[in-house]
Amino acid sequence: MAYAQVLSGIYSISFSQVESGINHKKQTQVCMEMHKDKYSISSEHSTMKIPHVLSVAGSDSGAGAGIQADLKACAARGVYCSTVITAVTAQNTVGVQGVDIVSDDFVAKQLRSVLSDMQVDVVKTGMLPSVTVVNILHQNLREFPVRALVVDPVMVSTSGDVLAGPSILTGFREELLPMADIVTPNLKEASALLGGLKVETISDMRSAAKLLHDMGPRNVLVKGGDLPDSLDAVDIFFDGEDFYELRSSRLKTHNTHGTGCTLASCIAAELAKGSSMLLAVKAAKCFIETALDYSKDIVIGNGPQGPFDHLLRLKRNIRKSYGQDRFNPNDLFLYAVTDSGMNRKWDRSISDAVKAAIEGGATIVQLREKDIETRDFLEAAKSCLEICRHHGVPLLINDRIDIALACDADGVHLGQSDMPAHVARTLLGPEKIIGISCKTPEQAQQAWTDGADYIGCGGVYPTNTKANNPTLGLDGLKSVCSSSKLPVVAIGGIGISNAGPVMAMDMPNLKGVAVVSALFDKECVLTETRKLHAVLVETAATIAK
Ligand SMILES: Cc1ncc(COP(=O)(O)OP(=O)(O)O)c(N)n1
Ligand SMILES: Cc1ncsc1CCOP(=O)(O)O
Ligand SMILES: [Mg+2]
Repeated sequence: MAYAQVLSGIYSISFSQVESGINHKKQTQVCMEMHKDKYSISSEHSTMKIPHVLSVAGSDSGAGAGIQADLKACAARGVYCSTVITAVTAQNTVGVQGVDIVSDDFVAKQLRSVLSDMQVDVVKTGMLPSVTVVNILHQNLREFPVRALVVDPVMVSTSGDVLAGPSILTGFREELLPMADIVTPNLKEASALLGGLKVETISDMRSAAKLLHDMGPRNVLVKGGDLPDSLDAVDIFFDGEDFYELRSSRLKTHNTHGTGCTLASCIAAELAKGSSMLLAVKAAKCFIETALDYSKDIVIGNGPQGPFDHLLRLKRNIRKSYGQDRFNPNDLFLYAVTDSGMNRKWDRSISDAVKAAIEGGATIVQLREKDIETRDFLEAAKSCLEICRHHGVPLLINDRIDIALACDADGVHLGQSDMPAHVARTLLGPEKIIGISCKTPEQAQQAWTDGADYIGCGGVYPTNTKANNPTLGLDGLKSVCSSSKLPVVAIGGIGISNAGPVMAMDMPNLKGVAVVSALFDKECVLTETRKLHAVLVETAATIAK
């Protein structure tokens, strides 16, 4: 808190001084004064360390790749990013029109400024235009060691323009790769690093990964984006012992400029947050896939390869996956839980029902499909996910971790007799949402220990939707809420007539109601959801008065 306040203090003072015409030197002094303040305040009140990536790379005026991509990728992943600019390129979606290389001395100066002061966790390299810059980086990293070094051996831009000459190869081989925790070449870069060896197939990629690993990096990711179009996008990850074939389906989009820089930055960001290497690589791939999918139709520039949008999360208002705010407890406000029997009875598809619920105001959706075939469940989940992503509404899967993983849903909801939450967490990774049904304070405590994100508490009122489910009443709900460290959503027999009294209990961590029949055992899901939403809004407004 103190840290944020101090930072905003620095910014507001320097901006207002600029506006009032105070010269640069004076402005710097003011900032330094504030920095002094920062140290005194932060040493007394704040110990919050923000994960920090330093990007050493070239600037891309089109902002799709290079330093600009690195800044956006780190911002999207919730990580601070400082920058050392090695070259300034004039480029756009057509190609690279010019390159102005920053002097070696000035690269050295920038490196020292950041590394000597700013507690960098991970260094990520992109365009390194000369062997001397590689030497300088090498020396600086010896003097100021960091937790990890991610080397993206940029040599040629996606438009085919050369960004570093062949002389750089010696620098990579002799100085950077032996220090690197991971190197992330594409097929052409892997081939160049290996003296022109043919790297054209998945089998070549494996051999290349092994040979590159022999040069010293702890891990190698050979990116197969340039494999023939008919194939899935396959990357080969090699950690010195095992090979992993990381596949993702190939998206039809021209907006791929900057994917290499972004992938390496995301890996760096995840490492800075403390992730293991394999999880960092997987999370980075998942981010790229989501961002490319989200950006597939955007139009920026007239050239053949456009940039994509790293900050989709902010625009889609998605708390989905990235960093600390991947789950927002307020999403539990109006929690729609599907039931295939009910939707069948009213002759509508699961996805039509979900769409109507979201349009009516549902803030999170759970697919609770107890009696459909796995294949049908997966198909329904995929179409619902598309709808939910479009609206920025998280989609959870009831009981079925396999379905959640297969469609990359936002998480799961599990009961006391389903898979234990800590096992689910291991399978799903840190970024997915996990909800657990709890009827007692002990279960709520265990859910917290196991790494759940929220608990569902009920049945609050009698219900026909779930057989043999004991009713807790408002008292039972209150007792669980009082002892739960996690946010709570109330479930069971809740609808328009009684949602008000549930929320009016005004327990701080009771964030909303989860409902099945009140929405889906009705002719018009849209109307019923709107009505329930209105009740919840009205109750919240009354409580706030
Ligand atoms: C939000 C929410 N809370 C509780 C439940 C019930 O889950 P569970 O106890 O596993 O029972 P089933 O739904 O699987 O019958 C829920 N689904 N959602
Ligand atoms: C799944 C579940 N878990 C506890 S009660 C319940 C059923 C809720 O359904 P409804 O909202 O129709 O009462
Ligand atoms: Mg269950």
